[in-house]
Formats: sequence, structure tokens, C-alpha cells
Amino acid sequence: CDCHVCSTYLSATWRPSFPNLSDWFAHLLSASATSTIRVHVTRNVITASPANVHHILKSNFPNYPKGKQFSALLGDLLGRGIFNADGHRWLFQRKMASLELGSVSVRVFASDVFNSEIESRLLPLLADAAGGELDMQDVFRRFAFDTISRFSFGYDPGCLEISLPESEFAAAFDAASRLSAERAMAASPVVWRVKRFLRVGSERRLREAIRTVDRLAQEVIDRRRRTGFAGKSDLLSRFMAAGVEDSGGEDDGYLRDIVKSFLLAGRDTVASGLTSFFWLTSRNPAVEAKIRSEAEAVLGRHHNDAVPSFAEMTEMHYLTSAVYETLRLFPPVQFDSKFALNDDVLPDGTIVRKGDRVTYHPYAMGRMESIWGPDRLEFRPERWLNDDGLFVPRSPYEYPVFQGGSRVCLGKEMAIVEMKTVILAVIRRFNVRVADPGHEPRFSPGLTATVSGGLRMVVEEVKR
Ligand code: HEM
Repeated sequence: CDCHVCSTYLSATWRPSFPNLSDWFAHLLSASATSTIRVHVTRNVITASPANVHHILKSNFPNYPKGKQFSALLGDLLGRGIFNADGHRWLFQRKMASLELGSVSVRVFASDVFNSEIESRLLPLLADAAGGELDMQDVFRRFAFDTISRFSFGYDPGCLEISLPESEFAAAFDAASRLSAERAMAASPVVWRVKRFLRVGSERRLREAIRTVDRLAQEVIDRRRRTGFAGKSDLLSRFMAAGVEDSGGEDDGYLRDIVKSFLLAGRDTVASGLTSFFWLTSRNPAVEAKIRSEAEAVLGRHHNDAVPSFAEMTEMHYLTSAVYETLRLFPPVQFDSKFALNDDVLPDGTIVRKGDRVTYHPYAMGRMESIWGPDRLEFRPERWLNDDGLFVPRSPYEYPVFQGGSRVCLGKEMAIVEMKTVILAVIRRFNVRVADPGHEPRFSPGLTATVSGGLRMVVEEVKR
């Protein structure tokens, strides 16, 4: 195909004009009369139309599974885990996980994990670095890996200890997710499949990384079986107690797969959201000031610095709005694809053929004038508040940052609470400013938005 979009895509000639591929797609989607474009060479229909997103994720959901093309990329790492499954296997895990994640006891457990990681590691690390610089993206990735590992597995990799140690588990998990995502960048799937068959290059490294992840995960599972899982709060113990391993003769590999999906889903996403938040507030100190004064109004001026309760955080509508506003401009999952099972027509008239890739694009949607109005590029938490100053959510089909419909993110509420807890703890004690204010983030290709080269920030203690 020699159409403008395909030739620009293939030759990457969008690069001089746009910092990221997602910015170029946002530009094309804004200019399209239907908010939908087609990249013929990759058989990819990309849409930023809320009606189309509703159709794909909700009203015609069965026609848009993740598909074999996607699950092949992550299959070696995630196996049969929820993130990579379709059909009955997905539904079984979805029901079980929604039940567990919806329980009050799991919420209390998650809050305990966040609070202890903040009190015992994050704040001491920032205090130690005060007056100097830190790569805050690295800090948040370590924070998020410790918390999601403790939450999912009951295993503490200790990545955020003050010496910022190398964790074998975190390094192997990083390598495995990066190398799996890089499969999507091969000119053709044949390339990585041949390398995999021959066990050479990146596929050899991927195989080794997955082996390490599986070995360490298995050690945790074996230990849990020896020491008992009854009464323990982490997801692994809950799944074991719910008898997952007995269901349909499934083996330990299945438990391991389930937990790995949670690690992948809950780690880089939260770290990405926090990194973007501090980048945006560093450039918009007025927002930071409003969050501080709201916190003071809710918690009182002389609050004893203890982590605010869930109820107190719920009262902070401006903070909630600032988190949603951050994720609007910088969604951790910038785009997400499905593969059509059968021919279909989208609500805007776009024809979809069986096997086409259909992508909704939260990054572009967060920049659409038709959805957010003329000030769409401004970081303005106020847009989420009603006249009474109360936070009002938007439809998930206009704001599919956590996806929407039948496969909406299972960790959404937990992620928002985690982000709010960290933000409050940090900004009440520290000023965190981008070291190089002219720095415009560029994202590395991958499953989750990660700032290429990290984000160096200056940390200073707030004078009281
Ligand atoms: C800001 C943070 C987060 C964002 C933006 C986010 C976003 C998303 C998105 C877009 C999906 C759909 C992916 C797909 O189907 O291709 C998803 C699914 C999922 N998320 Fe999250 N997520 C976040 C945090 C979390 C956390 C902390 C957890 C774990 C507790 C989690 C657990 C999951 C799971 C299990 C799924 C799969 C649901 C299914 O397929 O039925 N997420 N998330």
C-alpha cells in the first residue's frame, strides 16, 4: 500500500514532526472525520471514537477477543494467566479474581502493603536523597514491583531498600516482559518464531529470563504449600484456598501463570502513572499547591503525618481529579488491540474484516477536542469537578484508560488508591521537581508507557 499513512508508517517519516508514534496517531485521529484511521499494511483499524470503543469493548465484545496474535507474544511468559487468556479460561479467572479483589479484607491488606512500603522504604529513601537527584521513574518502578509482589504472592523482593539493590526476580521479570513486547516490533512474526525455534539472540535471553521468573515463582508456591496458605491475605494464598489447583486437573503452572499476569498488569502501569503525575505537577505547581491545601483541609494542619485513611482520601476530590487528569494525558496503556473473529461494521461505518486488528487508543482519545474541548492539552484537574467541587467520572468509552466493558481493569480501584496514597505521602513532605525543565518525555516502545532514559528529579524536604 502506498497511501500516505502506510508509507509514512513504514518509512517512520513521522519522526521529525512528532516525539512519539502515539502523538502521530493522535494527530491523524484528530484530523479524521470519523476519528478512525486504517493502517492497511498491518491490517490495523485504529479508533478514537467513543461509539466504536463501546461497540468493541461492550456491545460486540465476543467478536473482539485478544486473539492468538496477541497471546502468542506474551504466551511464553504469561501462559494461561488472565491477562493473556480468552474464552472460558479467562472467564473462570475473571470471576474468581473479581470476587477476591472486591472483598474488604483484600482492600485492607492492599492498604497495609502500600503503607508499610511508603513508611519503611519510600520516605526514608527520599529523605536520604533530599538536596540531590533521583530517577523517580526507577523509584516508582521499584515501589510498584515490591507492592504488587507482596500483594499477589506474599513475596517481598525488597527492590526499594535504601541501597536500591538488584533483585534477581525483578531483573528477570523486566527482561521477560520487555523481550516479549519486542516480539511485536519484529518485521514479521516469522522472525521471532525462527529465533525461538533455533534458541538464539533475544529469544534465547527471553527463554532464560522466563525460566528464572518461573523458578523463583515456583519456590514461593512450594514454600506456601509447606507453611500453609489458610488465613493468608495475598492473592496466591486466596487462589490456593479457593482450590484453583484442583480445578479441572490444573497444575502449579496454572497458579504461577495467574500470579504472573497480576504482576505484569499491576506493576509498570502504576509506576507509569506516578511518574507522569510528578512530571505534570512539577510543571504545574499550582495543582500541587491545591492538593496540599485540600489535604490540610481534610486532615487538619497538624495531622500527625500518619497515612490518611481510605475515607479521608475519598473526601479529596481535587486529588482524585488530578490522578484522573494525569492518566488522561499520559495513559499507562497508550493503545490496546483486539483481533476480529468475524466481519463486522463499526458504528461509524468502518468495515472490519475477519482477522483485522482493531485498536482503541486512550492516548489519542485523551487529546481529542471532540471529547475534552479546546483546552484538551492543558493539565486541568478542575475539568473533572462539578459545581459543588465533587469529582464526576467520565464514561469508560470516552476515557478507556482502564479499558471498559467486560474486561475492564480488575485493579482500577486499587491502583487509584495506591497512587493517591503515594502522592499524598510524598508531596506533604517533599518538593519534587524535574531536574531538566526543558525535558519532553519520549516513551520507549513496550506494553506500558515508560519514559526513555528515566526521569531525573530534584528532591527537597518541604520546610514546615
Ligand atoms: C494506573 C494503573 C492501571 C492502569 C492504567 C490499568 C489499565 C488496564 C488496562 C487498559 C487493561 C486492559 C488490558 C487488556 O485487556 O489488554 C487492564 C487489565 C487488567 N488489569 Fe489493570 N491497570 C492498572 C493497574 C492495575 C493493578 C494495580 C492491577 C492489579 C491489582 C491490575 C490488574 C488488571 C488485570 C488482572 C487485568 C486483566 C483483566 C481481564 O483481562 O479481565 N491493573 N488494566
